[in-house]
Amino acid sequence: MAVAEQQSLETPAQKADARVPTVIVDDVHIVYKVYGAGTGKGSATAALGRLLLRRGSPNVRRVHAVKGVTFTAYRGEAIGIIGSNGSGKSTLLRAIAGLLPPERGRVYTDGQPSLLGVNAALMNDLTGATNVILGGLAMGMSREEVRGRYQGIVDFSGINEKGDFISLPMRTYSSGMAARLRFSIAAAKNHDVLMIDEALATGDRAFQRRSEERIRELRKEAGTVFLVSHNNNSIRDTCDRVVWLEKGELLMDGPTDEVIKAYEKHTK
Ligand SMILES: Nc1ncnc2c1ncn2[C@@H]1O[C@H](COP(=O)(O)OP(=O)(O)OP(=O)(O)O)[C@@H](O)[C@H]1O
Repeated sequence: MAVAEQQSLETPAQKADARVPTVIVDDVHIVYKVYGAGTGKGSATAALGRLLLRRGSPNVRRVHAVKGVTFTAYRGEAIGIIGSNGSGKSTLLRAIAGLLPPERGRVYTDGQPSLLGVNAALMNDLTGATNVILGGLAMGMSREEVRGRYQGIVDFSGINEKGDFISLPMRTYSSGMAARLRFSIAAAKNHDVLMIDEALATGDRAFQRRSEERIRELRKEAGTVFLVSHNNNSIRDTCDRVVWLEKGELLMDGPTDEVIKAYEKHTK
């Protein structure tokens, strides 16, 4: 793999202060195929007819969401991903997490990437408390670890600030409360590569501050953090590098201030 080759070419002196790559995105293209789009010929009879005549579906539309994106992320970096609606940010994160196969190109990762989206799956009919326990176990913590961290996770989420909500089913939570609990569960563990999709936008200011602080800690613990957000201040406060996508293409990749300044100029 590319990472191993790169490291073996370095002299010992270079190695000492070498940056360790954690994610290599190499000319990645992601294409969604949307079936039954457009013409309204989606009936079962029409599908059966196509099967019998061995003809392909006439109405498959291809959405080329990520177009030839290339960059390398290093250990200890927090990278913001910005761009207008539909520019391919979430798609790129899902590809890094291994949830979407690239049509072309490769993603190499060192360690297990964890994607924390606002849609991360928690069980709506179970209580917040049970979800904390199941979430911890699903992330590979032992029962003792989960028990030890339980109160910290609940306190971090702030779910119980206005009453005993943690013992109620998740379906009774507002979307903001649910997103806070998801972030708190995922952030309780040190991740090799943690990807956060808009989680910070959902909490109130106090929760955002706690989350930003936790992201800084996660970086210190030698992981790599990706943060997709429309909130430029959150990105400024947490990331030292920003990747800017537009229409699926990488428009700019560099220090946070430079890229955000260019992006703000572009969006004005
Ligand atoms: N499941 C899907 N099937 C088909 N097309 C999709 C799917 N998900 C996303 N797309 C399309 O891919 C493109 C990129 O979408 P994506 O959600 O990655 O953008 P984004 O930058 O995260 O947007 P936003 O800022 O609005 O969340 C858009 O054109 C979108 O319509």
